[in-house]
Formats: sequence, C-alpha cells, structure tokens
Amino acid sequence: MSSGWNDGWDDDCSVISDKGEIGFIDFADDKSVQSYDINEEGSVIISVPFPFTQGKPQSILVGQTSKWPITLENTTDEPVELWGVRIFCSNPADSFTLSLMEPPSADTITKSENSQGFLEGYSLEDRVLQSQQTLTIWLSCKPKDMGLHTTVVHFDVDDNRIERVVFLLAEDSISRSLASTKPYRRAPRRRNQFAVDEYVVSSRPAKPTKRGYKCKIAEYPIPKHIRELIENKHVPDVFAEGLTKENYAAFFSTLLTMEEVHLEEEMRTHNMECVMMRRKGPQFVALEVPGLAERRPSLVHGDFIFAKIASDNSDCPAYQGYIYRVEADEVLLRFADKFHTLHRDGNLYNVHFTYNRVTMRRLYQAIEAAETLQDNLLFPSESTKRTLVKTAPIVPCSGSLNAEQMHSVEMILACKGAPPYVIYGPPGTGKTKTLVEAILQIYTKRKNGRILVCAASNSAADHILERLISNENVKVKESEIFRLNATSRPYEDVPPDYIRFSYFELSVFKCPPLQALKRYRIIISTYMSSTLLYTEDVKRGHFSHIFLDEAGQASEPESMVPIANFCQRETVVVLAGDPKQLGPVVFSKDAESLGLGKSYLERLFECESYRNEDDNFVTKLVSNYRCHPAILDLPSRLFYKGELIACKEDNSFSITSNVDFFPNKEFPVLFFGIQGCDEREGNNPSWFNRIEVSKVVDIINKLRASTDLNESDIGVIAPYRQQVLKIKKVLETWDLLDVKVGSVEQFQGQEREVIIVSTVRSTIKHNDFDRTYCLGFLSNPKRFNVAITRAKSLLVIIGNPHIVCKDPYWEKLLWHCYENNSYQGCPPPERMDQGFEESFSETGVSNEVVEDPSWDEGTWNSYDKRVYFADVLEARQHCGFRLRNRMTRTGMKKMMMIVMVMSVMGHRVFGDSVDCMKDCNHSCGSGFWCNVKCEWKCIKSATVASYEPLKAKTLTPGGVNPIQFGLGRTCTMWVMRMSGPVRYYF
Ligand SMILES: Nc1ncnc2c1ncn2[C@@H]1O[C@H](COP(=O)(O)OP(=O)(O)OP(=O)(O)O)[C@@H](O)[C@H]1O
Repeated sequence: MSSGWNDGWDDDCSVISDKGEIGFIDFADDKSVQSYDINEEGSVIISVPFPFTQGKPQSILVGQTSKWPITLENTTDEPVELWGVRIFCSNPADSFTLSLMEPPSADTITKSENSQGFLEGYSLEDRVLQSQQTLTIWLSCKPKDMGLHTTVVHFDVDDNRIERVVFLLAEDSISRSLASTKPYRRAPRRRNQFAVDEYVVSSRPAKPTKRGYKCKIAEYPIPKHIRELIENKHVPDVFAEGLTKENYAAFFSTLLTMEEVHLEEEMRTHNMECVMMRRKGPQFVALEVPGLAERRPSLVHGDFIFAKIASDNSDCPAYQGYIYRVEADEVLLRFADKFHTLHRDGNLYNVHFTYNRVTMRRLYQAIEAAETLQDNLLFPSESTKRTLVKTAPIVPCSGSLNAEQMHSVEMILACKGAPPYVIYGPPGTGKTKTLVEAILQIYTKRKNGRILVCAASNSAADHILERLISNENVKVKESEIFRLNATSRPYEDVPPDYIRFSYFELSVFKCPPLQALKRYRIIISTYMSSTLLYTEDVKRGHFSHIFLDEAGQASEPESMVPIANFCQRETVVVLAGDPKQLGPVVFSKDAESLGLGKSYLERLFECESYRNEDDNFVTKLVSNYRCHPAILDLPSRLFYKGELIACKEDNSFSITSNVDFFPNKEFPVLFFGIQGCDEREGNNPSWFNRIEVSKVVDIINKLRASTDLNESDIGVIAPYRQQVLKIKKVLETWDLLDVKVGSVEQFQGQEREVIIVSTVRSTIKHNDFDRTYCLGFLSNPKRFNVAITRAKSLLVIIGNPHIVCKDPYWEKLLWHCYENNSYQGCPPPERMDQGFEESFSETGVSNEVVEDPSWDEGTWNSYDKRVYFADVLEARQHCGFRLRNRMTRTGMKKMMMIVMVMSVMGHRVFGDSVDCMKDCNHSCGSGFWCNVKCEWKCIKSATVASYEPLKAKTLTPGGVNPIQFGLGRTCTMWVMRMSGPVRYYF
C-alpha cells in the first residue's frame, strides 16, 4: 500500500499549494504525504509520477517540458468507474498539465482543470476502466522559473479518491553545476575518546616573531573552584553583587571562564573517530574538518590537535600535530617525523581537538590591566567632569559634515583624557565618516598625535584604512600609517592594495619591532590584534587618541584590550557604534546574559550623562546619507522609532528604470520569492541553496548589462559560508571578481550601491539550530538590521518567503515590498491579519449575499467556481455567503465538496476538499449559509453555520465530514476564513 513517498528526502522540503500556502513536509516521517497505490478495494494500481531520486525531487530544466506517464491498472475482474482525473492544485498555478497522449514536447493537450474534471478527449463511455485494462495518462511540467514545483493530482475511482503529490525542482545550468556530488553525512563525533596524558610532541610553526615577545601574556589558568562551580551550573557569587569598581576583574574573568568552559565543551564535540588523513607534500598531512567553514571547530594557524591510530592497541601513542595552514575545509598538519614515516593515506585515526586559549588569555590580561584604569574611564558618573582645551575652528577634510558631525570632531579635538567620547547612531549616519574626519584632523593638526584605530573585524579595519588613504584633501604618508594584521589572517584575505601597509614574512603577517611601530602615527587593527602592540611593549600613553569603531560589536573585555593596555591619564578615547547593530558574539548563553553580551559602549549608557545625551559626552547622529528613503523606512520604524532622517540623494531610478525585472521602479527594495532547497554536502555542515546562487548571479548579470554599475558597486550578503563560497565560485566563472560576497559581519560598517541578500533557508525546522549556533538571518534582529541597511540605492532580497515570514522582522520586510508592488517570484504566504480574529465569529454570519452578476445556471454547471469565489472574496469582509437555488440544478452525479480557505487578503487561497455525504432533508431551494471557522486537516475544526433547515455543523479534523444535499449529491462549498494557529500539510 505504500507509495514510496515516505522514504525520505534527506533534508526537509517546504512546499506550497497553488494558492500559496505552505506545508512543511518532513519526508522522513510525515504520514501526511502518503498516498496509496491502490484504491480501497485493492483494485486499481496507480503509478507514482516523477518519483524521488535518491530521496530528492527530480531536477528539471527551466523552459523545458518534462513528462511522466501515470498508469491506472484495473487488476480486478470487474470494471471500475473512473469518475475523474484532475489536477487539484499546482504551484506555481498552471505549471502542470495532464493529457491522454504523450505530449510532443512543449505543448499541452489539456488544461490543468477542465469543467468536468475529466480529461478532455476521455469520453463518458471511457469512464469505465475494464477488467485488467491499463490506462496511461501523461503528467507534464514546463517550469517558467526556478524553484520547487508541486502538484496534487486526484483520481476519483469508484467511491474513492486517490491522490498523487508531485515535487519537481526546476533549475538552470548554473544551479545544476553546483549540485552536490557528495551527499551530506554528518561526520561521526565522539567525546573524550582517548586520554592525551602522554603524547609524542611535534614542533610548532615558526613564531610570529623570532625576537620573542617583550611582554608575555600570563597563562591565566582557570581556578579549580570556579571551574567546578561553572561545570556544576552554580552561579558564582560575584554576579550577585553586580559589576562594581571593586569586583571588575573578578566579574569579567568569571564571565570569561564561563565562556571558556563552554568553548572547551563545544570543542570536544568536534572530536572525530576513524577518519583518514592525506599526505600533502613531504612535510604535511591534510585532515578534512567538517564545519571548519562555520568555525565549528574554530581552528587557526598554530593550534594543535592529537591523533592516534584507531585501534585497540594501547601501545599506539597519541601524536601532537600542529596546524600550519587552515584551508576552506581542511587543515595542514605537521606531526613528529615518526608519524610521517609511519603514515599511510588509508590509515584510520581518532582525532582530538584542543581549545586554543590564546584569545582568552589576552582578554584575562586586558581586564586585569583595566582594574588600574581611572574610574572615569570604567565608571564615569554624572559628577565626572570633562576637561576641554580650546581649539581653532576646523575646516573638514572629507567633504561636508552636518552640525552634529562637526560638533563631534570639535569635541574630539578639544577633549583631554577620560571620560570616553561616544558617537552613536543608526546605520549610515556617518559615524565612521566622523571618526575618519577626526583622525585626519589630528593627523594634520597635532604633529605629536599618535592614533590607534580599532575595529571589530578585519574587513571593517580595512575599510577604515581605505577611507584614510583615499582622502583627497589629506594625503597620509605611507610611512606613517600601518595596518596591523594577526598572524593567523590568511595573506590572500588582504586586498592587494593594502598589503603594502602591513608587515609580513613569507606571506605570514607579523608585528614589526617596537622601534618601527613607534614611527607610525596611525595604526589600525582589530580589537584583539592590538594585543600584539602590548606584547611588543608599546606602553600606556604612547597613543594620544584611541578610536574604537563598531564598538557595539565588541564585548567589554575586547574593548579593554586597547583601552586598558594603552590608555593613560591624557589619552582621548572615542567610541563609535550602534547598540542596535551586531553585538558581541558570545557562545555561552549564561555568560551572555550575565554581562558578556553587553558592549562597553552599551554599558556607558547606564551613566546618566550618556543616557541624557549630554553633548560633552556623546553625540547622536540621525541623518542617514547612505540609503534611499525606501530602504531606510522600515529599519527606521522597526529599530529607531522612526527618527532617522533620509538625506540620500535619490539616484536609484537610474538603476531600476533600466532593468526590466523591477515591478515598481520607484521602489528600490525588491523581494524575489524563490522556493529553492537548502542543502549540505560531504561532511560540511554549512548550508547552501544553489537555486538562490543562480538567481543572485542572474540579477548581477542583468544589472551589469542594463546599467553602468561597476562590479565593486555590488555586494552580496549570505548567512552561511558555503553559500558565500558557492556564489564566489560562480562569479569567478563570469569573471566578476570585484563583487564583494560575504557574511553580515563582513559587511558591518560597509556599503554598496546595490546589495543582494540571499537568505538561503528553505526549511523551517533548522531555525532552532541556527539560533543555537548564532547562524543565519532568522531570529536575529541585529543581523537583519545590518543586512538591510548596507544598500545605498537598491536592495534585492532573494529568499523563500514562506520561511522568512516566520521571523517578525523579515515578515515585515516581505509585506513592505508586497504592499509596494515590489514582490516577485513564487506566490507569497498567506498573510495573517491582526484584525481578522476579531472580525470572525462563529455566529457572526454575514447576511450579505455574495452574488456574482455573471453567475447563471450554465456557470454553475460548469463547476468551476473556485475562481469565482476567490475573486469575490478579495473583498475580504465576508465571513459567510449564500448559495441560492443551486442544488436542484445540478445534473451531475457526483461533486466534491470543496472547502476553500481564503486568506485575509483574499489573494492567496489554501484549497482543500472534503467529501460530504449525509442524509439531510434540506431542499436546497432556499440556499444555505456557510460560515466556516475551520482548522480542518490543515485546520483543527470547521463549523458550517447553515441557513435553515440545515443545522450548524462542525467539521472535524482530518476525516470525511458528511453533509448531503437534496439529490444525494455532494456540493461545492466555499469557506472563506480560517482562524487560529495553523500547521499546514498537503
Ligand atoms: N555629512 C555627510 N554628507 C554626505 N555624506 C555623508 C555625510 N556623512 C556620512 N555620509 C556618507 O554616508 C555613508 C555612510 O557613512 P558611514 O559609513 O560613516 O556611516 P556609519 O554610521 O558608520 O554606518 P554603519 O553604522 O553602517 O557603520 C557614507 O557613504 C558617507 O560618505
């Protein structure tokens, strides 16, 4: 009796009906997709069209007709009646057709539903399927666009209905070229699979500096009692007191320990059993590490692992192996010579990862050093006074500045020492521009000024370097500006134009010696890499100014790395950031909620002078110069109480007017709905969606062909590393190397004329996974905010609307586009209207008669009212309607009662059907009302409130809900609204 539908598509698949509602089908275990090969008597075998291949829907090409024969075999000795074969619904509508003859290629013989519900050309006489007779029907699909195509075919045989549900994935050649060749298999992982008390040591890669560090960072071992407390889930006492001057170091070091214990635990989950390594050159072996792309585990150059032959022989020693290089999905390791001599590529090893404490030790050191800072840096209060020195009026060197920006620059020049000066404001309000202006002013006006600029990520730091060196009015000397890179940063990661501002040997970045460092007037680094200056013995007070950009993104201990190590009484500290954009990345949820998730910038606002926006302490910027007003409107309302002032000159029309795919050329935010599939390959747990990759490239090519946009004007944001890599790979084949593709984190602080966002997800159930690992876009308002505020003139979102709408922010964006006629692609999901629940009541049947002026008897007999009601109900006020004098008119032997659930907006309809059979004396002469509050099958219950004499009737979930009218026929009934939370299935 099985159709084979439940034997599993590896990844779940979300599907929508022709009317746009979604079903999330877990092919592995959901019985709702099961259909039956034979009817109830076991007499007719109906084959399954387009069966899955390797657990996945078949792939078909856009623009080509794909066809499949469906056979109906009467295996009994009796004839059976075949009442009808019809396409019940398709998505996209009309994408599937049925025919009795094999379609030649593209042409169809029959429309998806004809008036009688029978195949055209299949005459009344033919309705009997004789004993042992087999009838072949062709189902074909000609997709116009990429994405999932679905259809439900109904076969009415005798008194039974048999259903076939079909899924096809329409693709083009680009997405096909990205199809995974290795099916995803989660790598086997074990914890603590071998003890590493003893091991054969290896030699570590060359240290970043042969000179050795002048100032070493201590070990900061985790105190045993703290570890025990944390491992036993006790909350250490220090948190009961809250953060104070006295417990500053203890408070933060306990938070860091919580994070560290969590990361150690997390690292153990990545241990691997029975894996192979590949010899790579005479010196190295390569180990493939699933999850490396997503930093799970996070491994960098200089880390080490342990490997032991996977055998029970306890004499086999464990070997220590140092990581010499980290590549996309593998690490190059060097073990002791003996290991390499004995190694064979077929050997199986157990691998044990170790947690690298270097970053944590730097943070422990910073917070320890912070305890000796002045109070007005760590805990400024209302009574804290600001010392200002007189300065001459400034002439901006980077174009025009608005009044608030000018004020900030003047304040920075006038400040002497603590407390920190803060520039904060929403995206694109010129925080970085103001910092850059202030840096250039200090550079030109203060010959003794020494500036340290820190940013939260390498790309943000590169961006500041770019702005500083490209200023037209101030030429910063190359010998006076330095970009300090971490040793672990891959050389190729640095844009070639900036390499000359760095120091490296054999393509490995290094920190120059102290004497060289002292010659630079501007040093730019990430927060963490600024430790390198400390280890080179740069002293407190060396820098006159410390600028921290994107300060909302750094945890307080991270901000303390530059502040605590280099601040002295007169050092001016300036922070710029926005607490509504990306915050610190913290893996331990406890540590995050207890304080590690709060940035130093955010904590400063607990002090009244900052909170009250005292202009001696803080400047708030609200004029946005980056984004077109249509791009800005939603984030302004969602995150900034509508305060943002759009100042960007509107030049987006020059882009949209020349490109044909914009439905509303005045509105440069386009949501392109596409039902792709999110998948993984090999052992790599990172996600990609090749259908979206192809769409991204298609849009870039169209933009390039029709506008004068340069490659570098376009940015693509995707939430998963694999998607980023796949997009880059295809762009390479098109020679589009200057299109920046990266994560939201890599775009924070940046902007492009055009931003294309690929949301990737097409399966809802992975949302929790994303939340746990801080991945993806959904459930992360800050990431959403950053992603949609990078575009200057045009924002294009490519995603599955049925998935993104599960997040309230993305949902708002989706409908924002929809309402502005800027939605394209697959039908969007049903829109739940808040007013709906109130407007609907079980007894509140409207007395309004819904009449279609064009409805005459002939129309009724044509039995095609679906469109009729769908149209009528777009008026959307009706909770009930009347069918008058219809039943006696039908001469049809059998009709299906169809319950249509109309969405609130009336545009999208979820269709379902129910056979209705029950004695009822209703003459139908006066018609009836139906008012259905339903959660039937997809919905829990449905109430038919009938016009007398038919009594109100509750339709129960899932089963047949019989109601029979006059002639012993079932009839068509239309139900308009649904209520309550709904899970949808086909
Ligand atoms: N006063 C101004 N006049 C004209 N353009 C400006 C002005 N201030 C900023 N801009 C422009 O606005 C854009 C955004 O500026 P900037 O990147 O400094 O903003 P931000 O606040 O740092 O953004 P984010 O929060 O995203 O990091 C840049 O193109 C910048 O040149």
